[in-house]
Amino acid sequence: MQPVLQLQRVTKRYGRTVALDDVTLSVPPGTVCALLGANGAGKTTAIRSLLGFERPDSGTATVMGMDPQRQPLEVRRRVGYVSDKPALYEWMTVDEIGWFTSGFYPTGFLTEFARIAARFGLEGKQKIKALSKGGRAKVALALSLAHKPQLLILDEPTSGLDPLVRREFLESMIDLAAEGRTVLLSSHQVTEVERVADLVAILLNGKLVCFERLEDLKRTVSEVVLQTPPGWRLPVSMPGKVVAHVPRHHEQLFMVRDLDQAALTAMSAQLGVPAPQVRHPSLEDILLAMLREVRLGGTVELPPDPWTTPAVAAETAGMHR
Ligand SMILES: Nc1ncnc2c1ncn2[C@@H]1O[C@H](COP(=O)(O)OP(=O)(O)OP(=O)(O)O)[C@@H](O)[C@H]1O
Repeated sequence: MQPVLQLQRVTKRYGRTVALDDVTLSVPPGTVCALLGANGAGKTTAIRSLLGFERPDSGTATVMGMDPQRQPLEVRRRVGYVSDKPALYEWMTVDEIGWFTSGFYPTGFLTEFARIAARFGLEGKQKIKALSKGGRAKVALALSLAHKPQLLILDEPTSGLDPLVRREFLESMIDLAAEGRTVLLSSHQVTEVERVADLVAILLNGKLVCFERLEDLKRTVSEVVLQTPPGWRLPVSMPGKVVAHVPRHHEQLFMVRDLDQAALTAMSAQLGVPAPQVRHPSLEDILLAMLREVRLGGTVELPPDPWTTPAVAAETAGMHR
């Protein structure tokens, strides 16, 4: 099955800044993919490359098999997009902006826009300039959804929304995916995104360090906390693949993939340290450990990337529904 969006070895530089560094990912239909990373990690650049607003220095971006540089209008017609700073005509009312935008899309847009706006509690006669930040975010979302796009790309869509609307909005992403549509969601609200994402892509300093099914990531990664004496310097050879290692004053925190628990117990006995605490971390814990490791000058290892294999991508289409 053809991926809905694909980046193949995409590199984008702004002067000396490498915003995207050889990024490859491929998202199948019917999937909610979370795009995570620190400020400046390259999330918006990835999104803008997919929409044809940025031209990669090398590599290719594809949306539904189309090159957004060559077919920008066809791509944008099939994609709903909300930027992190949505631009709206301030002097229009909610109804007017719906009516105005409907002129760019086939019939049915206005009815769907009115339905979504009502669900978000927006009043048609209200002027955009009189709306709160959250109200504006709701208008931008309603506009992006009203043409029932096959792909919805959202850059920090929930900032400014109150907790209830945020929750309802994110849960509606699951419904969209169940209908076979695809959602690419860039966000810093990791805990909330964790509730809805099928796939997780993590960018660190422009590099894609993780791209896999969220449930696989959470199932295979363990957090290990080793109590160690202050000033501990000995290198520890974890029985498993270390994704991130964060030394603290009295302890060493490791995120380990495919941990061998028995070997860990034997190792701690050999080191003469108390039995380590082991648990399955949340997505936020994993992300924070990766960010801390990078801040400490370390590197985060790239886990296996099953998504470049077309057979696996096809097998996963419409999963978890
Ligand atoms: N037009 C531009 N000119 C120069 N540098 C840019 C430009 N756009 C992005 N950058 C730089 O590229 C890097 C990636 O930026 P990008 O906006 O893609 O990150 P991000 O992950 O979306 O960040 P945030 O979470 O803060 O929105 C940053 O270092 C940023 O300063």
